[in-house]
Order: sequence, then C-alpha cells, then structure tokens
Amino acid sequence: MSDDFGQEQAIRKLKPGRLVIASHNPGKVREIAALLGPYGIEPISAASLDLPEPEETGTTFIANAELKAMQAADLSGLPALADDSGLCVEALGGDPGLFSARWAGPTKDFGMAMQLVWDGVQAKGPDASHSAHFVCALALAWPDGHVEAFEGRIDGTLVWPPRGQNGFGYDAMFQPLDHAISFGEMDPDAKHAMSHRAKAFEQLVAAVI
Ligand SMILES: O=P(O)(O)OP(=O)(O)OP(=O)(O)OC[C@H]1O[C@@H](n2cnc3c(O)ncnc32)[C@H](O)[C@@H]1O
Ligand SMILES: [Mg+2]
Repeated sequence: MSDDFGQEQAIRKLKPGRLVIASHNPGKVREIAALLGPYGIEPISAASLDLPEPEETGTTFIANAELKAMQAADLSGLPALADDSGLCVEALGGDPGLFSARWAGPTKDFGMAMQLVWDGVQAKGPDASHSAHFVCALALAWPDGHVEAFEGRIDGTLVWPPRGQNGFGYDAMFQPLDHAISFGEMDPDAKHAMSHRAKAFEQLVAAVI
C-alpha cells in the first residue's frame, strides 16, 4: 500500500523515467505501454533484458504481481511494474482466475482456453450464469525491495462464439456490462478507458506518479 515514503521514492525515481515492464505477455506490454504513454516514462520490456519468467506461486493476484515485480526490480536494478490478471467466471466458482494463463497450455492457445471456459459453463446447465469479471493486480517494485500494489476489476458477460480480433487472451468472449460489443471488438482506446488494467493503473497513478 502507498505511504509517504513510497510516494516520495516513486516521484523521485519514476519522474526521470525508466521502468521495466515485468511481463512476458506482448498483449499486456502493449496495453501498459499505452497507459504509461501520457506520463513520459520509458517502458523497457522484460524480454529485451532477458529476464526469466518467475514461477507464479502466489495464491492471490496481488501476491503474483508482487513476486514478478520484485524479481524484475532485483535483477535489473530498475523500478519494475508487473501485472497479474485473469478472468473469473461465476458459474465456474471463479475459475480460471489465477490460472487463466495456464488454461491455455504451453502453446498459449486461447482459442482452446475460451472453449474450455464455455464448455465448463454449458456443463452447468441451461440456467448457468454467464457473468464474469476480469481482475488486474499491478505491482510496482524498487530495487531496494519496496513494493506497492493496486487492483482493478471489470464486470461483464460471457459471449459465444468469440467475437473480434482486437486485444488478447479471453477478450473475444468478454462483453463488459452496459456495452454491446466484446473487448475483442473494441478499439484499444475504448478498452483502456474502462478495463480492469486501466482501473488498477488509475490507482497507481494517483498514488505514485
Ligand atoms: O505473467 P506475465 O508474464 O505477465 O504474462 P501472462 O500471460 O502469464 O499473465 P498472467 O500470469 O497474469 O495470466 C493472466 C492471463 O489472463 C488473461 N488476461 C489478463 N488480462 C486480460 C485482458 O485484458 N484481456 C484478455 N485476457 C486477459 C490472459 O490470457 C493472461 O495470459
Ligand atoms: Mg504469467
């Protein structure tokens, strides 16, 4: 959580502007770079620094985001921002949740992962809820071990078949509440105006940038 020491340190260290994006997911890196755009902070990708992908052993989104950010800050000697996120489906008791990336298997086949989600919901019967939400935890860590985390959420409905080619992961099967198109059909700017990632980012900006 934010405190005076953290804010002071963040302002001192982020203003001049180099920040490692501790993610190996190109879709996320693209979205985080777009969100950072207005703040004059130069994003450096984990891939360009050859940072390893840590094992995600946490039992919460925040714990996983913190462990990814802390490892990247420690190895790079720079402030690092990590994202742990996922799709939580009501009819599946919150699955795939923390395991959203793992449901796509080693080949990262999200066509298959979306099918698994839909088949799971169908197996619950015709009255099963189609409600779902995305969660995003963002953790900002410094090389001295200080870390702050923020969480955002967006609620919506599953749609089938998947719709749209924009975004990544489960975007094509998720339609935010009060909208008529899926994240996969939405312009990136429209997604950034409302997404779980944007909501976590707003809090991060309010606390530290
Ligand atoms: O851990 P890093 O390296 O950041 O990359 P990852 O893809 O493994 O990321 P996670 O461990 O946080 O897994 C979250 C998965 O949830 C999905 N996801 C998260 N945010 C999403 C979004 O905005 N739209 C669609 N799918 C999303 C996406 O498929 C991710 O692979
Ligand atoms: Mg991951």
